[in-house]
Amino acid sequence: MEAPSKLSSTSLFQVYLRLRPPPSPLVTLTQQSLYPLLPPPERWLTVEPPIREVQDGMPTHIMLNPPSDSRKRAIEKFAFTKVFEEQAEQIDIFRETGVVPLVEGVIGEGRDGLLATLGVTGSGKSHTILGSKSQRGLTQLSLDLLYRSLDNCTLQPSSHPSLIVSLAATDTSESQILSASTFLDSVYGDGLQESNRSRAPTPMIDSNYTPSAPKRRLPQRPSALPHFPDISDISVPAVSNAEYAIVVSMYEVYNDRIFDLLAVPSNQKDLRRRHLLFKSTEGSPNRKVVAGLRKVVCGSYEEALVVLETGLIERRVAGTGSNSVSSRSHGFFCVEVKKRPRGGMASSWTGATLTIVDLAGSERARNAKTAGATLAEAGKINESLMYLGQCLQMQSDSQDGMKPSLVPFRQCKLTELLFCNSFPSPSHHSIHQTHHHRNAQKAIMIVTADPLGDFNATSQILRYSALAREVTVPRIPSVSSTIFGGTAGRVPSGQTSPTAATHTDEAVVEMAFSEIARLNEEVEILNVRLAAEEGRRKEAEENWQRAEERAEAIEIEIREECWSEMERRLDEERRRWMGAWGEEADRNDEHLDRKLEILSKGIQIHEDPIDQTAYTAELETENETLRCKLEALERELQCRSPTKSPKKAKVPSLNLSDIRVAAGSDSGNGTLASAFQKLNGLDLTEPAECRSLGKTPGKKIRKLTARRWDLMDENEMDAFENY
Ligand SMILES: Nc1ncnc2c1ncn2[C@@H]1O[C@H](COP(=O)(O)OP(=O)(O)OP(=O)(O)O)[C@@H](O)[C@H]1O
Repeated sequence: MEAPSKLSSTSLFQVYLRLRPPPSPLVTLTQQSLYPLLPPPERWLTVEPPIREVQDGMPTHIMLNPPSDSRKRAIEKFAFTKVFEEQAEQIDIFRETGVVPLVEGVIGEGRDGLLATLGVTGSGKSHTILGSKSQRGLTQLSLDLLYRSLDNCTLQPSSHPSLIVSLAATDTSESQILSASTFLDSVYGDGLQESNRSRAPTPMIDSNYTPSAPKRRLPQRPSALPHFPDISDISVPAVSNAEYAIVVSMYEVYNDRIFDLLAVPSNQKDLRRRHLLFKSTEGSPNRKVVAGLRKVVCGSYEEALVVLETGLIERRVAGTGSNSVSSRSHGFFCVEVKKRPRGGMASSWTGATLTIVDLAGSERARNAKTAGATLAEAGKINESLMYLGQCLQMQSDSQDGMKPSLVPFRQCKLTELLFCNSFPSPSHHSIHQTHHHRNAQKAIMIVTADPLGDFNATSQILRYSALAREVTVPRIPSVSSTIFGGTAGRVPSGQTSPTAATHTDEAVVEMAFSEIARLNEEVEILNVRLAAEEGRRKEAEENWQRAEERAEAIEIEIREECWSEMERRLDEERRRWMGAWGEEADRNDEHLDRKLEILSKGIQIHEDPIDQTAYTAELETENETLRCKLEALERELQCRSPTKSPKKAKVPSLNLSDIRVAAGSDSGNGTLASAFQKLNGLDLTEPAECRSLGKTPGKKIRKLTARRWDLMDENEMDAFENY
């Protein structure tokens, strides 16, 4: 196996391993009394002694001896930059992990720094990064180092009123920049003035988490926070002739979404948290940033601590089977160190960021005894850590420097945030602005492991985080040797298997067992993901069902509405039609009445003036003709019945003078009418006579007139009547 020093020079991360000390005797006793049947934990991890000349007196390799359960696995050996054993203190980690050079790079070189902890749940990540009631963590120690190193050069928002505005003007992440006093006042109000608060434990919020409403109580006064270990002897040089501003922001990645931890709700309506995007902005086209964060300018170490505590309260933590205060999200604490020449232009800020990450712990669903939302969270956590593992494995596999395209960091938010800015950015010149070349980020990963904890989960983490890995054949009797021993026993007598070949086979079998173990781990992770997916599918199905029911209800409602609307319109139409029909009938009746009225009034005939003499002569001729016809008819009748002399038809005598009078006088209509009546009274059955009678001018006029009435409209009738 290659020396870690050689490996780490080409890696993106320096990877350190910290072993967690066993729980206190009291905790062990309690556990034993609670679970008396549980076998005492077995230590399955051994630290290889350091090679003094090469490794600076610190161990770098560990060996995993799988516990003696039914599944026998290969012995694996892992290499790290350094290994810290159980007795290591916070100060040792701070001094020996390269946190100091990291802070130095941020202040002096303008190089971004990343410090992260990775491990199984309960292995001591939060303890390392955030400390405990009595000890400071790496975050507090880094802040302390930073503020003390920049002691005289840090600008205070209270004494530099234009500071916030000038920082906001150069900020590229669309953030809201506030001074610490403004921020804390908005969260705690007068609470900051209150004294004698007892220290609350590190945030403990149960899984039914809801962000609390303002104005809340200050969790802890800075003076009550631990001051141990002391690092007053350590400092890093600041750039002379430069002035600094320190801007703090905090966010968490929960269920693959980014949430601002400092955007504390200002009223009850704001309790729903809005997730933020990790993207390139207008001011930062070639570098992704978390856009829209709330950033707080902290003028002192104490202010920064209170802001940190405030953000931690917002972070998701829950009690699981493995840890009573388990982080359910990946927490990011960012310290931007802004720098400009002393008394320089407002817009001349440059700087670098120190990002400290407390990753959520991976865990096996079986051990964690989680369910529902917490199980789904665990699925997301394990998934993101699996992607992180893939990225880390890439760096340990690739020895020839890293190309960004080789690291599959775009698979989830966590790896994107951790790796996206790990590579140096090319300098970019645009018409409007020049984007400065950025150095590659320096990164430190502290892997925490409990040698008495869950072997499978821990070995999985170690496998992908270690800088190098070696699988060795165990010297102790193993499953493979048992198998081969058994097989050898069954070999027919006289045939012996060669020992060298058996050793090779044993190695292959052990490798296979190791692979099976790894695959089992993956299966477990996939099972958790499957459970989460199934939960989501069930939820989606329920939503779908609800949506369908709602759609059905809406359809029924709309149908009913349409139906009633149609009925209403039909009714309206029917009424309108009935009205029109009634009116029409009335009009017809009236029309008929008026016709009848006109008829009853009599027919007024306008006759053309005629030549009296000619007319009289004509009538006389006609009269004569009729008389002749009559006589002819009488004769005919007599001829038909010679015995019975027929009764002489009584022919009304048509008085010619009557006709003459009627024709001559204007008012003689009545007389003329009676003359015609007499004429009509004649029993003229002969069609010829009838035809000749029908041809009389009077009859013709009457017929024509009657037909014209039928065709007349109201106005014409009125005109006719008046006429
Ligand atoms: N080096 C250590 N020294 C003393 N106590 C420790 C150490 N490491 C961890 N512990 C204790 O172990 C418990 C669990 O540790 P911690 O909460 O840091 O685990 P974690 O890895 O952050 O878990 P999770 O991922 O669930 O948040 C805590 O009570 C902590 O005080």
